[in-house]
Amino acid sequence: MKKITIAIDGFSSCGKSTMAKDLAREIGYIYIDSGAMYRAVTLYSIENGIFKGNEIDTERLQKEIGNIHISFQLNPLSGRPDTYLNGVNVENKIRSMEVSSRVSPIATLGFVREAMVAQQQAMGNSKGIVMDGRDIGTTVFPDAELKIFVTATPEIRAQRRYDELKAKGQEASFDEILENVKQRDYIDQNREVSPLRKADDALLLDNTTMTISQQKEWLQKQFDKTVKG
Ligand SMILES: Nc1ncnc2c1ncn2[C@@H]1O[C@H](COP(=O)(O)OP(=O)(O)O)[C@@H](O)[C@H]1O
Ligand SMILES: Nc1ccn([C@@H]2O[C@H](COP(=O)(O)OP(=O)(O)O)[C@@H](O)[C@H]2O)c(=O)n1
Repeated sequence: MKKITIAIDGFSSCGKSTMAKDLAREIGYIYIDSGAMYRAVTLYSIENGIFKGNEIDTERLQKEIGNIHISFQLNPLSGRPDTYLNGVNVENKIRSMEVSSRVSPIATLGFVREAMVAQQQAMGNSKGIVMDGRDIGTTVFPDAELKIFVTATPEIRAQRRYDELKAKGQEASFDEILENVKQRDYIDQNREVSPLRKADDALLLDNTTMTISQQKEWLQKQFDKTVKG
C-alpha cells in the first residue's frame, strides 16, 4: 500500500504524541516528535549559558545552531523513540519543567525554526511518517494526506501532564503546570513565524472527554478512511 504523511498538530499536552506514537507503531510508520527537537535546542541553550536570566543570547545561538544535532533512537524498553542531543540521550531532561518553561520563546526564533523544519522535512522525505507538533500541517508538510488538529480544555491538559510527572516521581505543581500550558499556548499562537493554527484541511479532534484508547481508535479510523477511501 502506498505510504502517506500524517501531520498531528494542536495545543500543549493534549495527547498528540501518545496517539501519534501508537498509530505509527500500529501501521509501521516512523514517528517524529517535533516538539522534542525544540526542547532539545532549549536544553542545549540552558546547558551552554545561552540564557542570561530570561534573555536569550540569539547571536550566540544562531552561531551554534549548526552544532546542535538532534536524533531519535528506539528505546527497546518503552518501544518508543528517545531523543538524543549531540549523541547523548536527553529524553528525561527535555521533559522537565525548566525546559517546558523556556521552550516556547526559543521556538519563536526564525533561524531555529528554519533549522528544525529543514531536518523534519528531510526525515519525511520518503513518506510513511507520523509527525506531531504545532506547524506540521501548515508549514512542515502542507501536502500531508492526513492532518489532525487536537485540542482539550487547559485544565484537563494540565491534569494529564501533572499525572505524568507524578508517575515519573518528579516534583510537580498543578497550578504551575496549568500556567505553563496557558503561557505556551499563547506564545505558540501569537508568534510571527508559523504560529499554531489549524490548517484549513485538518480534522478537528477535541479529546477532553476521550480516553487514550478511544482517541487511538478514532485516529486509526481516520487513517483507514484516508488510505482506503
Ligand atoms: N485521552 C487521554 N486521557 C488521559 N490522559 C491522556 C490522554 N491522552 C494522553 N494522555 C496522557 O497525557 C499526557 C500528555 O500526553 P502527550 O501525548 O505527551 O501530549 P502532547 O504530545 O499533546 O503534549 C501523557 O501522560 C499521556 O499519557
Ligand atoms: N512543531 C513544533 C513543535 C513544538 N513547538 C514548540 O515546542 C514546545 C514544546 O512542544 P511539545 O510538543 O513537546 O509540547 P507538549 O505539548 O508535549 O507539552 C511547544 O510549546 C512549542 O513552543 C513548535 O514551536 N513547533
